[in-house]
Amino acid sequence: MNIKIATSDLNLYYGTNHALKNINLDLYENQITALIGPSGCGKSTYLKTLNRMNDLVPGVKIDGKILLDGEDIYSPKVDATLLRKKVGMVFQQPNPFPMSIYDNIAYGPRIHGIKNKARLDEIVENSLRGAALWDEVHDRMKKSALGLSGGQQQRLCIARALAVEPEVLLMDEPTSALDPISTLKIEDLMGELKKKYTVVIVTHNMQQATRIADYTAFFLVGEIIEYAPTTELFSRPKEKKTEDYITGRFG
Ligand SMILES: Nc1ncnc2c1ncn2[C@@H]1O[C@H](COP(=O)(O)OP(=O)(O)OP(=O)(O)O)[C@@H](O)[C@H]1O
Repeated sequence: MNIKIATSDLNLYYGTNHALKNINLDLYENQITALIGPSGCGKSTYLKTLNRMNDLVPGVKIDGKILLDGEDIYSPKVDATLLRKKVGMVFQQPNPFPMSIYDNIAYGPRIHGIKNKARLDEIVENSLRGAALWDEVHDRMKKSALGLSGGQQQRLCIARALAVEPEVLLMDEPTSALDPISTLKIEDLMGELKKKYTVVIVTHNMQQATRIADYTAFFLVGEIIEYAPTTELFSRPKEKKTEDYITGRFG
């Protein structure tokens, strides 16, 4: 399997808080990797290092290396905006822009210079289809995105991420604000998405990790304790701490 993102000796400090400690992790192409672990262990922080979202936090210090297709994403030559086009992100709370469904999806491509109406129409349709939302919204494209249900809004946010043709999708607890049916829809969708994208998902829900993830990394106070194919990690954990966590002894 191809390594899409290789992390080596990554450390991150928020001021004096050493939030990521010597992280080494290879993320495989066209696979879903789940990041699990108790609250505050650094899952979101690690996820955000992958598209340099932490750069925006004052007082943050990062050392080590993250290679995307072999290229160092922290090199001064890298344009963070272009990096975030390649490495898209979906957040816990659906956050559509207060504009029409169409304009939400066309927003990113427009910023990247696409003006042709037919081309934009095509991107909008393909992105909505890719996020399994087209059938529900194609006849209300000019209506506000804020009128969609929570689950639809989250699929809209996935479509918005897809519209700029990313290679990697980062998802930070994308279903934790959703009802079980919307959650299932997004989980089904992720099985489709991994055919085209490399997916990394933070989840608090261990059942969700076992349902959708090919690989799982278990984080604890800023360190990776164990990283393995999901079925192995949950059925034959090598580390006592992993076993204690997945059997509910803490967390
Ligand atoms: N913007 C920030 N500024 C300062 N400290 C931060 C910031 N974001 C996170 N931290 C700290 O970094 C550590 C890791 O937090 P992070 O949000 O990555 O954990 P998490 O595992 O994603 O937690 P949760 O599951 O609760 O979302 C915590 O000690 C947290 O307080």
